[in-house]
Amino acid sequence: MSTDGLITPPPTPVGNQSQQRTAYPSPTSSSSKSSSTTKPSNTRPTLKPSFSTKSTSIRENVQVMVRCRPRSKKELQIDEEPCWLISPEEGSIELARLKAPSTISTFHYDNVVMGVDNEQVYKAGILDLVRSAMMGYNGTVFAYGQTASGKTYTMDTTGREYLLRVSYMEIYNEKIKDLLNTQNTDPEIVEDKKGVYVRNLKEVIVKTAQEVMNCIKEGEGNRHISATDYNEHSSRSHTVFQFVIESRSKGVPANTNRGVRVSQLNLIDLAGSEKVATDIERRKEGGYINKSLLTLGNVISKLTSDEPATHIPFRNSKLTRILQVALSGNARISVICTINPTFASKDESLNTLRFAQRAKLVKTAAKMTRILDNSELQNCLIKIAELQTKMQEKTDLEAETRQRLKSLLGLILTSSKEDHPDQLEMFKQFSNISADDLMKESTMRDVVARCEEGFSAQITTHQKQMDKMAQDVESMRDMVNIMESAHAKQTDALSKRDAQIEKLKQELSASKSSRTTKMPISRQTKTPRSSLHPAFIPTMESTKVPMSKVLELQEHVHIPQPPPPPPPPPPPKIELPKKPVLSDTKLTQPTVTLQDFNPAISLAVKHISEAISTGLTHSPSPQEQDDDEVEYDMMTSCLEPPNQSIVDISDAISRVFKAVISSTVLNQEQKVDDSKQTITQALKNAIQHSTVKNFIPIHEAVAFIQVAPLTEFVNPSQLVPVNEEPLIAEDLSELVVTDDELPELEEEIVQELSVLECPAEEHMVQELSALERSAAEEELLEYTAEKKMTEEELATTEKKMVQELPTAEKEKAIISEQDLSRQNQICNEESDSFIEEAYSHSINQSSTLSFIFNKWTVMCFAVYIFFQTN
Ligand SMILES: Nc1ncnc2c1ncn2[C@@H]1O[C@H](COP(=O)(O)OP(=O)(O)OP(=O)(O)O)[C@@H](O)[C@H]1O
Repeated sequence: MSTDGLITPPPTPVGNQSQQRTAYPSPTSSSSKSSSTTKPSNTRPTLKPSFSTKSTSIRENVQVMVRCRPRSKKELQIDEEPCWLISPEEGSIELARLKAPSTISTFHYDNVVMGVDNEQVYKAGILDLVRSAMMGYNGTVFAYGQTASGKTYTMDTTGREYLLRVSYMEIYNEKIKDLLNTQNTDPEIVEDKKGVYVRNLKEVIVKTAQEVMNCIKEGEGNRHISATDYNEHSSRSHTVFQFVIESRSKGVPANTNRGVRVSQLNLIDLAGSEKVATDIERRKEGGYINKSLLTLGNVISKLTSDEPATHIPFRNSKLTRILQVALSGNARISVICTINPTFASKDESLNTLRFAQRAKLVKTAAKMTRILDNSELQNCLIKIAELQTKMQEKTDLEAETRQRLKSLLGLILTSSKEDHPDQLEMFKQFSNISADDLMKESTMRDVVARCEEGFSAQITTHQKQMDKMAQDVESMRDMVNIMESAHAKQTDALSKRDAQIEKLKQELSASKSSRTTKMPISRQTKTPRSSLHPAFIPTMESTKVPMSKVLELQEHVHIPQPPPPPPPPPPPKIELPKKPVLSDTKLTQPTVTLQDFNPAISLAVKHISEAISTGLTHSPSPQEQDDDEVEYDMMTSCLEPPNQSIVDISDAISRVFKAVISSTVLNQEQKVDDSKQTITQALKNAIQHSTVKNFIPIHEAVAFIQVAPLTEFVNPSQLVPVNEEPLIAEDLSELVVTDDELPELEEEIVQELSVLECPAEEHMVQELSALERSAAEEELLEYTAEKKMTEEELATTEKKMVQELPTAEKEKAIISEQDLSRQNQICNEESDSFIEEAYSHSINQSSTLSFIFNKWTVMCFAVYIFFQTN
């Protein structure tokens, strides 16, 4: 036994105490000394066995514990002596230093504790109550005692784990205040079939001890606490911390109310009874406190009275009204009475102890409360069931998500391998991540971010590719449009060109026919239209030079090199092809030269002159024929000895032309002028000295020459290329004109023909006309001069003869002279007429000849261009 908690050894474990306490002392009578040693007459029921679930009612007395706190520092400083001797093992407490015999001796209670440890208080006085409350029995624990005796200290630290809802209220000056919601001004005490309870209190569902402690702490903060004369932090109100416990057996379906038990556990911290305080406010508070405590005492007295109470004044105070259910018996009650340890509080402590004695006499019969209607627990259970279902769904969803994520990562990895090797490393790290890791928020966020990054990169790449393809398509569209436009233009140009070619061909044909009609009819039927070999004529109608044509061309490749085109007036600019094809194929006739022709020409002129001057009577002597044999042979037998007929003369002239033309064809055009000069002179002489008036055969001969084919003058087989290199297939293939090139070539040829033909022809005709005119005028002048000279000589001779004649004869002569003059005049007129006729024939012939030259030149040039272009 110890007199002071501070010096008292640690108390015996509560468990031991409980086991030792098989019997309780009867409420000690203040008048019975022996009560101090008397064991309680009523046997307390064994809590654990008797609190089985089979029990529906627990009949017992209020459990009473007395706790004496240690002396405070202040009490120690003033050396306050301990007042009580406490024996936890005995469960007794007795007043120390009894100076005289007193009615107060020893008190016995269910538990008497001391010290600072609340654990033993809990285990000794509250544990069973809480257990029974958890099983569905109401329980009330309240601390009773003098101010500053340790009630709050005891109740505050009894925290245990409860799964329930709590409320916290205080009764301050007989007003109920919600400590968990100070804004709640409407809590009131009501009584219905559930019993007496406070309505509209805020209830907080708690799942852990910490949550309970948080609620207690919050309520304590709102509680009325003031410094009093006795306690710096004196509670100025009664507080009720209420647990509402709903429970039921496991395995009961959540949607039924079967087996649901509801119980309350009230932890009541009463305000301390106190003497009159000096402070008015404290005094007023103390009045309410004392009154309520007095009412509590009265209620307990009534409940413990031997006489049946007709009226129990529960309604006299809010405190007893709230405790009505518990005090009425349907609750197990545990009262913890606290006392101050010192003599200064001895009287108050004695009052407390007496109260504890009375309280101990209160009998209770707590009943297990079952409810069948809707309860908070039921709602919670339903919610819990719903939550469990949702949890299951979430779990399933998570599992599915994991699986999808794995598959997605697999796809990404595969895709990255194929399309984006550079992103492969980024995703590789995910391949080893477990599904659980994937479900972690941070990992998931990382994975999703990487995936988004990868997808974004892929989308960007694809977008770029699509943009590029769109650009390509756009540019291709533009190209197609341009090509279509160009094609349309080409088609249009081609059609125009075709029409132009057709027109030109028609004009050309008309021009040719008109020229042909101008020629003597007798020769038109004999001679071909063209002087060129047909193979050398570019066919306008053909769209392509066939290979057979090329091979044929190869056979006739002995074509003489065309003479360069004469400069047309006005000078048409003719751009020669840059790639000459036959430029190296300079053709020549090695066996025949112009020098060889000159003797023949001279001989022919000689024959013509002789034939004309001798009046078509001369025939060459056999010697002359032998002398000329070599030349005849060299002319390839073109020249035959002239006959006495005019046909022979014309034939001779034609052969001369043949020689000249041959020399022209042989690209020796530099000699053409000389030859022309010679021919012109020969003709002049023939005309001058001939008495023949009919020159038609000569004209026919000239016409024959004009239209005679080239092959009649030059045998192509005698012509070979200068370089003596035959054309090879590659060269020949270059002669082939494709379909695409032909229109352009045709157009060029037609244009060049049109440029060259008319102006050049006209120019040359004009030039030749001027030349012939001047030649004719010179001849005429010469002729006139000679004639004049002859006439003068004749006149002189006649004069001499007349002077030598007799007079009669002179007169005749004079008459004859007159006649002669007249005859001369007639002769002159005839001569003039003849000259005019000859001149006109000469002009016509010159024009025709010039046309022949020009025509050949143009055609050769056309052929030249044709081959050069290809
Ligand atoms: N068992 C104990 N061990 C140590 N100190 C204690 C004990 N009981 C109480 N005290 C201290 O005593 C003082 C008063 O305690 P408490 O405030 O609990 O008394 P009270 O009975 O609640 O007073 P009131 O009625 O005025 O509120 C406090 O300082 C408290 O810490």
